[in-house]
Amino acid sequence: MTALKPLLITSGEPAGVGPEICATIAAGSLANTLNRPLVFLGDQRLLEERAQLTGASPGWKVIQDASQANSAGNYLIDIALQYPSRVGKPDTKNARYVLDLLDLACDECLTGVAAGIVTAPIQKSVISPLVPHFQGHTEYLAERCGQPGEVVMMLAGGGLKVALATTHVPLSDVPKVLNQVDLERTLRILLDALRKYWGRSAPHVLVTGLNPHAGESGTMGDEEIRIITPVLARLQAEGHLVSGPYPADTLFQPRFLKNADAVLAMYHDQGLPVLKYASFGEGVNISLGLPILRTSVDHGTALDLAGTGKANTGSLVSAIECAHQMDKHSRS
Ligand SMILES: NC(=O)C1=CN([C@@H]2O[C@H](COP(=O)(O)OP(=O)(O)OC[C@H]3O[C@@H](n4cnc5c(N)ncnc54)[C@H](O)[C@@H]3O)[C@@H](O)[C@H]2O)C=CC1
Ligand SMILES: NCC(=O)COP(=O)(O)O
Repeated sequence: MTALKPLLITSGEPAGVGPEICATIAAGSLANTLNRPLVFLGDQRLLEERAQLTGASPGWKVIQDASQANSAGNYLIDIALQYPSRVGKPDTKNARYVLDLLDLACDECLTGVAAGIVTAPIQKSVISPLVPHFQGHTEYLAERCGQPGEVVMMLAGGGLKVALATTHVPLSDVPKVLNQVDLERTLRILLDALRKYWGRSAPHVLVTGLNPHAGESGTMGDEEIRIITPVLARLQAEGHLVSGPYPADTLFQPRFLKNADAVLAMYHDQGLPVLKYASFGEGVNISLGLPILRTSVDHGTALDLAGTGKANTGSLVSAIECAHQMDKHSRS
């Protein structure tokens, strides 16, 4: 049987836990369990040094490009650091290195060599001097794919899927950036993805309000009346199962969630604390609406744990498994 296309795993911020959780996974049997090539991207010496600190012995074959990963197993594309990296001390001098990993992975997916990207965490503040207004992988990959702004961040874990109407914007800007056009596009991307990757023929999405008590009939904010309700009405008129806006503080109850496929929250800290409470360490961050498949961990660089061997690999394993399943599902 022909091997599945490889998944590319970017090892992320060199000072964080990314390199060691990648090396730990490459020391295990996940690639063989999935029967798929897993190609790790990063500086070979760095990853193997971090592996030593944590007691892992990654068994990878070093290759030049992903097309050489033609059978199940672990592979490494060695991309040199620009500057020596110290555990727990991110340095802007390695920002280009971090982006090189992403650029290569993205391009290998766009050309069809690889099935998808799984990203270990990056330190966003390190990239900002090189890429002004850098927000994260999600927005960066959308730009690289030639569709800036046309992407949705969704986290999945603990039986929940929570997508976001806005991502990494200051809280004070959320009401300014929320608008009907973007919200409608976000919902359409989310509905399409639930059909394409999770096989939901008629996905049901619950949508939160922005304000306390979903605005309390306009007395505590009017974004529900001006922006959210008209968008929901348009989609409902087309037959889509979207409902809301619901007060976010009481929406996340089993009796409301049991018939829903996903929740759309209006901003980062409205939706993600619930998700992370339910599943931190096993959750997956998924970029929807891109021409490539991309999943990621639910955690950050954990600089306090880097090099200690205490970082949990659960979320990276979940992200790899999720990308594997999404790829298989979208092809079936
Ligand atoms: N996908 C990505 O690239 C993400 C990147 N980040 C970035 O990471 C940096 C640090 O963010 P923080 O808010 O401090 O969040 P963080 O997730 O790095 O750390 C929060 C807490 O969770 C713990 N933790 C994180 N990962 C863990 C793991 N694998 N095992 C056990 N414990 C773990 C940390 O030790 C810390 O106590 C920031 O620059 C942020 O932007 C944050 C989230 C996702
Ligand atoms: N809170 C999620 C997060 O920070 C991950 O962002 P991204 O790098 O996946 O865009």
